[in-house]
Amino acid sequence: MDRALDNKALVERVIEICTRAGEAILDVYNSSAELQVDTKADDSPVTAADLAAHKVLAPALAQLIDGVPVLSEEQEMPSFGERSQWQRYWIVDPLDGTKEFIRRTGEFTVNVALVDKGEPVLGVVHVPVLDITYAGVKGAGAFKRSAGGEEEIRVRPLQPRLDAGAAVELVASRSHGAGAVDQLVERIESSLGSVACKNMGSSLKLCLVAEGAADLYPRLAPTCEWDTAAAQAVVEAAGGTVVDDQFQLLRYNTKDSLLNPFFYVIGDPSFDWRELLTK
Ligand SMILES: Nc1ncnc2c1ncn2[C@@H]1O[C@H](COP(=O)(O)O)[C@@H](OP(=O)(O)O)[C@H]1O
Ligand SMILES: [Mg+2]
Repeated sequence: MDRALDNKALVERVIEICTRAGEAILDVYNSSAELQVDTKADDSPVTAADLAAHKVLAPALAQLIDGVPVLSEEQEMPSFGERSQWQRYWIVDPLDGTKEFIRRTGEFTVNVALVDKGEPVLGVVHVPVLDITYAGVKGAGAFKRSAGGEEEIRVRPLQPRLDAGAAVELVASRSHGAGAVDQLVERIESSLGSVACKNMGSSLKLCLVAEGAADLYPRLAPTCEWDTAAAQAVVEAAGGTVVDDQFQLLRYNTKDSLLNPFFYVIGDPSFDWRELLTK
């Protein structure tokens, strides 16, 4: 692959690869055969669709930029000793929202990020059922593409909405961390006013913040680095931020464990969330 491939060309190649992975997922989703669900060592579900998407993504990404390796949820994990030598790598969740895939809600995504020195600098999140793709590149903005066309996306300011009496709009998981989110909702309600909370599966939640359709995604339950990197790149390119409960930016490949800390996806970084979120 051409070393001089610019970001625009690179993001198009990644979108094309994610779209093919999405087609492999839809082949399983739309098949009349009964879906077999296996359980992985960490107790999470895996299906033929996760593996089919991985088989499209891993070899294609490995060829995109010379010397840039691939870390996918559906592969044997390299040791931290090996990973810590990587300056840049592709991090991949072939099917995020496997539980939603099994429940047939459509809320599942293909996720690919390029991480450079711990920072997700390019991200693509593809939603196969809707045929929608979100993409973001550090310093170059973010966009959403669908059959209807392409639009630049941007996070939205919060204070004018509060001044107009609008509810603070949260997105949260369907399956994880509900109790802690309920407590946070109570705190926000007593300090900022009404809150509307929408539950959804997968990295789509980060994308809703990126496109200015939600103000905050609190993730007060475990995730792995492949669940967040691509959508974090989209959020950051759209002007938002993703921080842990100490208000430090979420970073990648810094430790042996691939588990993320609990985190918050914030649409308006100029709004002072710190006191409410670090209580
Ligand atoms: N105990 C746990 N440890 C690590 N990650 C977990 C986890 N429980 C759930 N997750 C992650 O949360 C993701 C689902 O999030 P959500 O509830 O927002 O849809 C899962 O993605 P996968 O579907 O790719 O396995 C999984 O990676
Ligand atoms: Mg996942």
